[in-house]
Amino acid sequence: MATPQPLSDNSAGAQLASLPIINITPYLLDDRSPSTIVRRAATSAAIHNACLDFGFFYLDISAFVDPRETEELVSLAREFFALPQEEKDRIALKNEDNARGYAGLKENVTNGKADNHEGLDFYRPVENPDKRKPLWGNNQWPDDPRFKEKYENWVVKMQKLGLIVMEAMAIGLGMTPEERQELRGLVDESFWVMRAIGYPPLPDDHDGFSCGAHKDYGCLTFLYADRTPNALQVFVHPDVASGADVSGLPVEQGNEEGHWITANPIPGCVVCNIGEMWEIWTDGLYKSTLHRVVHRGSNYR
Ligand SMILES: O=C(O)CCC(=O)C(=O)O
Ligand SMILES: [Fe+2]
Repeated sequence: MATPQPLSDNSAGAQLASLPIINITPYLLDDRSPSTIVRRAATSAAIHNACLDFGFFYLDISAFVDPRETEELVSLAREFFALPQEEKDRIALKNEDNARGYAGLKENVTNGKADNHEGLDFYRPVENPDKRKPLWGNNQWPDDPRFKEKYENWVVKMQKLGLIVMEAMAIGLGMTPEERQELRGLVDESFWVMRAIGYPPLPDDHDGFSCGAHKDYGCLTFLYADRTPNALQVFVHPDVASGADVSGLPVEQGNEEGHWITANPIPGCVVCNIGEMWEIWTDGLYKSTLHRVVHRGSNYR
């Protein structure tokens, strides 16, 4: 299998501090041979270092996911976002529990500014749904029946991947088998969120970003993006980014020192980042990291 390579990056030098690429394959193998155990330990060590340095890494899942599946998911989302506004609004968040369904362009606000994206949000189904209660409604699916079927399959797959990555992380942290078991008990019935997000190009006069700087609040995020370069940016601290030329990247207004680096999509990989749950669990050893999207290209991402 070819080694994944970053797509072309025209922000000169940003690769000097690029996120590590970690292959999950050793954890997919069903054998306990010494060589597999050694490979697993190397994967876990790489994840541990990535969580210490970045809170972000590329996860090569090419042995786990057929690229035709992700292509299909992207096409289905694109087809939905290309529908007339009235049709999209038929499954608007406000028709349900204000959390599940379609959020129109600029409806989402981060740091007080409208995000230049639209989205479809799905959450783990709940018992006795009641849309008057926050988050307690039903998921609202687009009319195309393939959407629900394919996205539900994807959620199952990502939940499996989540448990695999959690196990790899637990080993990277040197947890005992009992501690690993306890951690698994915390996440094996986890609450999940699935978001499909569509970004038109950011207008020059837009006061804000495609998606403003934020940390994810959950446990793990797997982010699959189309091939558009120069959109996702990750905030790295000076000791990690030293020597990086991040010319052209705006600096976050805030009191944390550091730089934004671009995380371009890599074929066969998802971007994985840890959310604030991990920061809390590890008492701040693993930091959940600021990231944002600045998509100024000409295409719909
Ligand atoms: O679209 C992206 O690349 C990032 C989206 C994101 O950070 C999020 O939904 O939490
Ligand atoms: Fe995020």
